Amino acid sequence: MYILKTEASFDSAHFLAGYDGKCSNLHGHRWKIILEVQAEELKDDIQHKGMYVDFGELKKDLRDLADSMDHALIIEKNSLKETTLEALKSENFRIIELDFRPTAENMAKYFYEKIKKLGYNMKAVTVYETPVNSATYME
Ligand SMILES: Nc1nc2c(c(=O)[nH]1)N=C([C@H](O)[C@H](O)COP(=O)(O)OP(=O)(O)OP(=O)(O)O)CN2
Ligand SMILES: [Zn+2]
Repeated sequence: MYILKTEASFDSAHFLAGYDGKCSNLHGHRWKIILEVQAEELKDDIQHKGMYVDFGELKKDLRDLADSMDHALIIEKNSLKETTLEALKSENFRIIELDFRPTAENMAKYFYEKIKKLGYNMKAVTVYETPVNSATYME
């Protein structure tokens, strides 16, 4: 089995609605996503000979996903008052509303599923919220 790993980062803000502690406050992270894909066999065409996938392609797909979350306020749907949300949107802030609480665990699963849809044979996605805290999702 071959395992390929790449990573990308983005900077965004979030808060944990309903959480009893400092993370219920709006705060930012440099989120790091580590993607691992796997393959039993390598390709044989001249361009990809000896590769599962070109790191350049893999890195770009992960980079695009990271960029889609960059410099945003990531919120769980219905966790802000409608008036607050409208006020933030009226300032043209970039808001990303998710169906789940934006914890490292949920974000890892979310990224895993997004990348899987691109056709990769997935192993795991790890999300670092801080340099020492990470969560990994795998099936
Ligand atoms: N299992 C999880 N626990 C927590 C998550 C999470 O995603 N999964 N998230 C948070 C907060 O978002 C917080 O940003 C990270 O927590 P914490 O390490 O407590 O924060 P700091 O980096 O500021 O650590 P200090 O050592 O207090 O400076 C909370 N828990
Ligand atoms: Zn946090």
